Amino acid sequence: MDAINGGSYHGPSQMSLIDIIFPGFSIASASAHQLLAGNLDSYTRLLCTFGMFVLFARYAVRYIWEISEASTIYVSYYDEAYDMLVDWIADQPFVHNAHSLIARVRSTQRTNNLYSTKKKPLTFSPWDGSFLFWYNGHLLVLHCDVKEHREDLRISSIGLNANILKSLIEECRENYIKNTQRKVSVFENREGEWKKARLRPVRPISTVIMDNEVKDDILRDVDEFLDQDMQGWYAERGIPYKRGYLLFGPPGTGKSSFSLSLAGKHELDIYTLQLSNISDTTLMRLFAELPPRCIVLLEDVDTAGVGRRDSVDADQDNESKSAVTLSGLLNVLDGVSSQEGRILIMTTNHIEHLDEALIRPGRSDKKVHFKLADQNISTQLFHTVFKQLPNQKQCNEEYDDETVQGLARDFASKLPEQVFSPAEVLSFLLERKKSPYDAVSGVESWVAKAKC
Ligand SMILES: Nc1ncnc2c1ncn2[C@@H]1O[C@H](COP(=O)(O)OP(=O)(O)OP(=O)(O)O)[C@@H](O)[C@H]1O
Repeated sequence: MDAINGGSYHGPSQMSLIDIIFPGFSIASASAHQLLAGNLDSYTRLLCTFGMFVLFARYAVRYIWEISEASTIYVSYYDEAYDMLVDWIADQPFVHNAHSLIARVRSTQRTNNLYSTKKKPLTFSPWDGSFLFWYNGHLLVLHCDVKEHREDLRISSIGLNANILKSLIEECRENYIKNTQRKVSVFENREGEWKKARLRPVRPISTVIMDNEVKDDILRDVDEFLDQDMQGWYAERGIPYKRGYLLFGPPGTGKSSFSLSLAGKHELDIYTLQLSNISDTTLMRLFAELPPRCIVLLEDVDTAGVGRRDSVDADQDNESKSAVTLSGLLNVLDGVSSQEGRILIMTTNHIEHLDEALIRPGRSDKKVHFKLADQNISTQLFHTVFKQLPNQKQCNEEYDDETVQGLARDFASKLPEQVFSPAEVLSFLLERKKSPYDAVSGVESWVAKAKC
């Protein structure tokens, strides 16, 4: 018969209720009772004394903490300092002793070699509670305050001098910068606030294939705009220090890839927005919170309901709508907030659907046409896939650069001009990446099939 059926179960005792308020009380009092009664051997007595010491020391530290003056640093969930601190905490030994943890699958962003780690590695962080830890000889407390979808962090130290807290955050910042080198941080809108959504590896701009003259022109323009003397130059003339680009062309021609590469080249963060699911008010707030020197990427602006003025006149009661209106967008683009070094990139597949007001100079200073693959683009794509890189022998066949150049020209001559997007051509080539000869011999039948 088990204990319950046998009647030896008495329900929650008075002792266990006290335990809820003072964890460990019943054990401590039982040990104290045994000690005082003197009916323990010396080893058990030592153990009991030590246990009681640890228990009381815990309460004493908390008590001292509560009555003493403390310095605190608050870190908001929506600030990048949160990412810095969370990354640092994940590698600290005190995490192993934390009583309340959140488990997360460590994103591949922080794993340089995808094959060197186990599948879906986990990372643990303290969650919803207070945690004591030592930092450079100082005892600190990390408080994790969970509210709905977010968690704000606080770190406190005894005493009114916050220097130790500042140096901890500074160390987190340095670690974070080291870990995010050669990566582009992409921020997105989360409930009306910017939040870092992912890290993308930097893609060299040379791998985005387009007309060389067009590419050089826009790269030169961006270089000049970001030159360190330029901010003063704009300020002296009273011109808002911002630049806008409109990238237009069919899907799969490299507009997004180019934007990311540009961010990587200039070590800028990208702030990306879907205009179709935010209001004018949210858009205004998000633009006001942009940091200086960044890229704002508005993708597919034509699909966001901010097309031509004549087609949206009926929708001007924007506050009741969830999508941004044309006038709302024009207001933030012209607004005085967030002008310090802001590069705006708008992309569209249909420039003809956009209102003149949106694409006039000042809002779109340069319009860049991303075209379907012509002979030149196809040749370069072929070369990108099959060129032999030093120390890299991933192909079965041996061929030198000259052979690849010749095959590339052959390949491009068999493709019709401006029918396929670079994305389609690249996809075809990647399927045959083991042999450039297969790519050349298979292209005509692929074209014939694709045209049907
Ligand atoms: N010009 C190009 N050079 C190199 N790669 C390209 C080019 N165009 C497209 N690609 C490849 O095709 C894929 C899709 O490209 P991307 O998303 O940049 O196109 P997009 O023009 O932004 O398309 P959409 O208009 O649908 O957003 C990417 O993986 C990219 O590597």
